[in-house]
Amino acid sequence: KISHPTYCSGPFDVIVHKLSDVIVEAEHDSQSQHLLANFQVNSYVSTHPSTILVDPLPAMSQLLDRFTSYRIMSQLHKSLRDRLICSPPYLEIHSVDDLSSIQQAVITQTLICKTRVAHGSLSHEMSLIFSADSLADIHPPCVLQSFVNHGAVLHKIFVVGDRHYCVERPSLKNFPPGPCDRKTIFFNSHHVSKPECSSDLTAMDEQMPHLLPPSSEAVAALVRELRVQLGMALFGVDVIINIHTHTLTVIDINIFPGYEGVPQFFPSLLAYIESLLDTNSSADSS
Ligand SMILES: Nc1ncnc2c1ncn2[C@@H]1O[C@H](COP(=O)(O)OP(=O)(O)OP(=O)(O)O)[C@@H](O)[C@H]1O
Ligand SMILES: [Mg+2]
Repeated sequence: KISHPTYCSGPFDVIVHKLSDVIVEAEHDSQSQHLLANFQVNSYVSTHPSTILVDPLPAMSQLLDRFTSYRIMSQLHKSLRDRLICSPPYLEIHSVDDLSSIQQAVITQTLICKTRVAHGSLSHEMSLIFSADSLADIHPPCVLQSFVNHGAVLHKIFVVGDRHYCVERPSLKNFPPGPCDRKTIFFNSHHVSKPECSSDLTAMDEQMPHLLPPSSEAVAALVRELRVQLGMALFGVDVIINIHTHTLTVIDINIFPGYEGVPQFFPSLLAYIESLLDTNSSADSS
């Protein structure tokens, strides 16, 4: 039975939710706190253990905090034991006090600054930092991640249970390596990597040979590992190819978009839910 909990009180076999907005808002909004507490404490799932929740809230919360999700990302090259899959080095900046301890030596390359909160409209406001002086432009808590030149092509991977899909999107252009006295560039990530978007930041200055997309085996291995590490069935992974090393570089892990974002994945979502129901009913009958 597939239904909408607002209009129906059950019984439910599977609950697919989109509580990511509510979890982020609960940080400062009492109504969202109440809704979330109600969902967790009076949880239908806790009183109906055979109901499957896709995905559990603690698992989803990992993707709302870049400190947590980037720690998981940074372990990938170790767990996958594949020297061609990695994620860029990064620093967690908890407060302005952390900045004073970052020595000039750290700024040996361009850095991309992203908010700690990874979901909601403010989370897409980012900046490119080209020198130690420009660290004054950042607003902790945030992460400072090494910028990797990748020829302005982003590969977005959407994971739906056992299946995944890869789409190409525009991305930030290459920047000259090393620190320089260029001013900080502030941008909104959704203005650079949405389909059809065009921006000065994504237009390549030089001719760039088109790099091969990531191999399907590498993507499948990456998705398998992340499903285990995250304990999730629905999520997105942003991947770029380093133009120098050709390494598959994971730059971000995302909450799965809403139905409006990717209606083409809805049949796969339904197929995944059906597979869960099949597993549940065979467990019941055995
Ligand atoms: N380490 C990096 N090196 C090079 N470019 C990067 C890096 N990290 C991010 N980018 C660029 O910035 C864009 C936004 O990054 P990111 O995916 O972290 O933001 P987001 O707000 O989560 O976006 P979305 O919601 O689309 O996933 C990427 O699509 C890519 O163009
Ligand atoms: Mg992202």
